[in-house]
Formats: sequence, C-alpha cells, structure tokens
Amino acid sequence: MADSDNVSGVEIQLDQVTKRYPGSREPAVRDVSMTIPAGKIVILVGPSGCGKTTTMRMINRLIEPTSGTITIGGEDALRLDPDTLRRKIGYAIQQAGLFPHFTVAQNIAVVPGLLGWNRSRIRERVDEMMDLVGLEPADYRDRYPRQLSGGQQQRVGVARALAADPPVLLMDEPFGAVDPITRGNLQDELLRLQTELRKTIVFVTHDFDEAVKLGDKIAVLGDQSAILQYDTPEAILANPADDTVAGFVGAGASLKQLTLLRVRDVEYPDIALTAVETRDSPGALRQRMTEQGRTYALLLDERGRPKRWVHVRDLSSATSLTSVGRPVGDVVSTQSTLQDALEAIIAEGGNAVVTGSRGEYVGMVDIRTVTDAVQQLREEHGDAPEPTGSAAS
Ligand SMILES: Nc1ncnc2c1ncn2[C@@H]1O[C@H](COP(=O)(O)OP(=O)(O)OP(=O)(O)O)[C@@H](O)[C@H]1O
Repeated sequence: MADSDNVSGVEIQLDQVTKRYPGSREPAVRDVSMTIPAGKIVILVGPSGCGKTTTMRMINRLIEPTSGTITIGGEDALRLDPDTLRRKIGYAIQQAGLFPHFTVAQNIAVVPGLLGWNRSRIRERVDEMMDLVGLEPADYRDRYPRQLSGGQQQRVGVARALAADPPVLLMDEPFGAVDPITRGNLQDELLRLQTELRKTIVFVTHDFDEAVKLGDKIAVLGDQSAILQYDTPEAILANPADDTVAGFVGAGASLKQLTLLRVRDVEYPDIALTAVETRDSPGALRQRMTEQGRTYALLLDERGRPKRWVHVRDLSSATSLTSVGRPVGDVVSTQSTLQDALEAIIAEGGNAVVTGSRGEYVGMVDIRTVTDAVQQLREEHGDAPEPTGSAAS
C-alpha cells in the first residue's frame, strides 16, 4: 500500500487462544483466532461478560492464555518476558487508572522511566505527550489526578499509554466513565491522533455507536469471545451476519450508515437554476424560468455563494433580485456526513444546497440521494435485506 510507510503499528495475530480461569467449568475465552492489521483500530464489542477484557489482556499478558498462540509483529508474545512485552504495549483503561500519588508528569513518565530514559528526554517526552492530548504542560504537569476532571484524567491516561511510543495500544473502555460530550471529544481526538500515529489499536467497548465511529474493523463477540462477525463498520451495518449481530447493531442501522458516508461520496447534481443577485435582472430571470418550466431559482452572490430561493411569481413585481425570495436555510458542504445532509433536507423541505470549499454552490441533494447511497452500500456488502417495493434479482 502506498501509505503503509507511515504505519508505526504492527500486526497482532491470535491463533486458537483459550482462557480457562481456575475453578471455572467453562472457558471465558474459547478458541479465538483473529488477525488485527498493523496501523488499524480494531474494536472488540459485545455484551457484558462475553470475554472482551480477557481477550484483550491476553495480548499484553496481564492475563496468561491457557492455550493458543499470540504473535505481535511476528514475535511470539508468550516467549517474551512479560515486563518487556508490556513496555512495548500501551494500555489505557476506564477511569484512566492513574497513580493517585504521582503528578501528571510522573504518571506519564512511568514507562519511559522503566525503560531507563534520561531525565531530559523524559521531560521533553512528557511535554510532547501533554501537547498531543491537548493539556497545557505548564498548567497541568504538576497536578495530581484528583485535581483533574474525568476527561482530563482520560487524556493523561492516553498520554501515559503513548509515552514510550509503543507500536500497539490496548484501550479497555477508556472513555466509559465520562459524560457523552466529553466522550465525543475524546473519540474525535483519538481519531485525530491516529491519523498521525498509525498505531495498532485494540479497543474494547460495549457501545456499538462508539465502535462504528472509531473502528476500522469491528469484531462483534458473543459468549466466550466467539467471533460473530469481524468486518468494517459499513459491512456490519449493511449486512449483519445473524440475528444476534443484528440485535446488537440495534435499531436505526440505516441511520448509522449515514454517518459513515459524506456528501462528496455521492452524486450531488448541479440542477438548480441559478442567477447572480447583483448581475441578473428579475425580468431576464423570469423569462429563463418560464422557458425552462422552473418554479424556483437559486440566487447567488458575486462569489457564487447561495443566498436566497426565489419563486417565479415574486419576479413580476420585483425591481431587483437583491430584495426578493427567502433565505437559503441549512446548507451542507461536500465534507458533511449524509446524516447532516438528511437533517438539512428535512429542514429545507425536500432538498438541500451543497457548497464547495469556498462556500460556493456546487449542487443539490435530496432524499433520493440518501436512500440510493444506503441501498448501494447494502448491495456492495452482500445480500441486502429486501426493502419493500424493490424487486430482488
Ligand atoms: N479472574 C477471574 N476469575 C474467574 N472468572 C473470571 C475472571 N475474570 C473474568 N472472569 C469471567 O470471565 C468471563 C469474561 O469476563 P471479561 O471481563 O473478559 O468480560 P467482558 O466482556 O470484558 O465484560 P464487561 O463488558 O462486563 O467488562 C466472565 O464470565 C467473567 O465472570
């Protein structure tokens, strides 16, 4: 792949991995095999108690597998000294798991310290990590965890996990304990970080929406970590492998799909009849509209940005295009998700204006655009559940 050069993560392979806890009749994890590609975010998602945490902790050997093999970057993890292994794998958990009697800087410095880095290198790295996760070093370096908000503690947890620049990051419900808005922000930041860092990230959650937002791939797990489906979010949403996965995906799968597609991915035809409000005359526009059988025209400013919709009947008495019509409401850009587009389409009563990078009019989307895109995704990802009214072939 052309961009594989920037990947700092390594591939992880689980091969027939089983964990049986002492005293338990049934294994907590049974015979799991999966490949986690280098530089990708893989989400383990599934109901409480299905074995997500056990599966993940076997990768850094906080839990020793009963049988099976795990290779990390081609190395047999079970043959490495566990401490050496864990220093190569960042680990972030719910409620950050910070040492309460260590300052923020000391918490972030733990693994670099164990690796024997010198003081100035550690100090530099701590500041760099704090910048990376959006905490001003001068303000937060010497604080204790209790002097931070939940979201800030989580950021420190992520900074600590990344401090020694490990190729692999394990994250166990790292954003589970914060409010939904902070959680959304932390998710956005993780995605931003990942575009730079390209680590291999294994992320446990029981929130399917979080999985869809963050995952390059999602493993939907059932009892004993049985892999019910392992695929891209798009493919799982479009075509859940069975009823259990479908139940887990939950209602509104089509709506969730809309967050995965952007306006630039679909057709947005340039179908509006347009006029420049300061250049064209009401009479000439009215004539064009009549000739083309149009009821509405879109008025643009001199830089091509959409301003107002005008009805043909408003033009007979108008002296200038600058004073007629109703303002264009919600517009969407080519970067907007189809979910945003759908909201705009509904708010605008049928279709929405699409603008380009400079805010200029480039086309229109309507409800048909949205349904076609969802339909196409379903077709790309195998047998679609047959929608009412469309013929199966
Ligand atoms: N130390 C242990 N000793 C015995 N059984 C355990 C131990 N740790 C976990 N288990 C059991 O193993 C199973 C899997 O637990 P695990 O924590 O991996 O699930 P999980 O999917 O991460 O759950 P949750 O979403 O609730 O955190 C559960 O039935 C649990 O009770």
